[in-house]
Amino acid sequence: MSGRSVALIANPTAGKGRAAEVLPEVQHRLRAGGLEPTLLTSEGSDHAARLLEEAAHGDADVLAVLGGDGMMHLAVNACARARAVTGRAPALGLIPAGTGNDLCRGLGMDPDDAFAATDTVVADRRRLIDLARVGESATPHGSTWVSTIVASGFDAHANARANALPWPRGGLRYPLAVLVELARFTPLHYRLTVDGTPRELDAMLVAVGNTAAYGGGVRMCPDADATDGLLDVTIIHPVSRLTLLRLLPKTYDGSFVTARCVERFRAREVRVDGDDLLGYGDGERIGDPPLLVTSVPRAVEVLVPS
Ligand SMILES: Nc1ncnc2c1ncn2[C@@H]1O[C@H](COP(=O)(O)OP(=O)(O)OP(=O)(O)O)[C@@H](O)[C@H]1O
Repeated sequence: MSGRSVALIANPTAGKGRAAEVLPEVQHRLRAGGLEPTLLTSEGSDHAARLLEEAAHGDADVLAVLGGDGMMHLAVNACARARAVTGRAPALGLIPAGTGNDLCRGLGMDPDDAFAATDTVVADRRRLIDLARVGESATPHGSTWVSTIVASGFDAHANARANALPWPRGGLRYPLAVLVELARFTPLHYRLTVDGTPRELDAMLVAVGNTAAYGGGVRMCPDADATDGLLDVTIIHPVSRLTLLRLLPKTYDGSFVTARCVERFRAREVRVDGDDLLGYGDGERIGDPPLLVTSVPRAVEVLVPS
């Protein structure tokens, strides 16, 4: 295990500067664990995407990413594409330091502990996980890969609002956006195709999950398992604003699923279309519906805690 080469790509601005604070100790732990990290620091979105793309096609054995879910999304996409095209990509080390950290949460890591995650990189326990591929095209280049949840309804509208809010910048952004969005929201008309079977319905949201959480700990697909080759779909059927407001705190521990308005099932492929839907995945805008979401088993290799 000693001497493994690690490309460490850090977004120092992640988590309002938290990543920059923890970076020296992260490097120290990697070296103390016998690894040889080569640090590259991103300077902006395009630069981050370029660094991650190059690292995904490079020689490093491990690509360690220090940042938030935005950085993880870019890293996962770079590695999934490299793996799909060349059959090889570095194993991904996920070191959370953002505001959401939902991919780490969904893989059973402590989303607030960058040092424990660094120790996980050193321990080198590898696992191939599924990803949700989003796109009508099955070619690796024509798709976006999502590691957490694909959102299109109330959740996506709240995500759009959160991204547009000038304040606050931290983890309170999503709950605040949810409350603002709730005031104007009415159910949306969905046209779904679930494993080939069409279905029309009105709903507050249809969340298609590869892992459990989005929005900084909202466990909308609480039983999602990134190694089962399936998508976990959660539908919240039309309810009053008051009922939705009451359910919201229960989304953080997943206990909302017992409510009558909640329907859940698993599927390999879900086509999501409808009126006034927005497409979000891993908290990022991924294009307008229709969204063809397919579970792709063993799409990327990650380092996970024991
Ligand atoms: N040096 C930088 N300055 C500004 N933006 C950057 C920089 N490096 C990367 N980025 C961009 O910032 C986006 C968000 O960063 P990141 O996900 O790391 O942290 P966050 O926004 O604090 O956390 P979260 O995504 O969990 O809310 C990334 O998707 C990336 O495109």
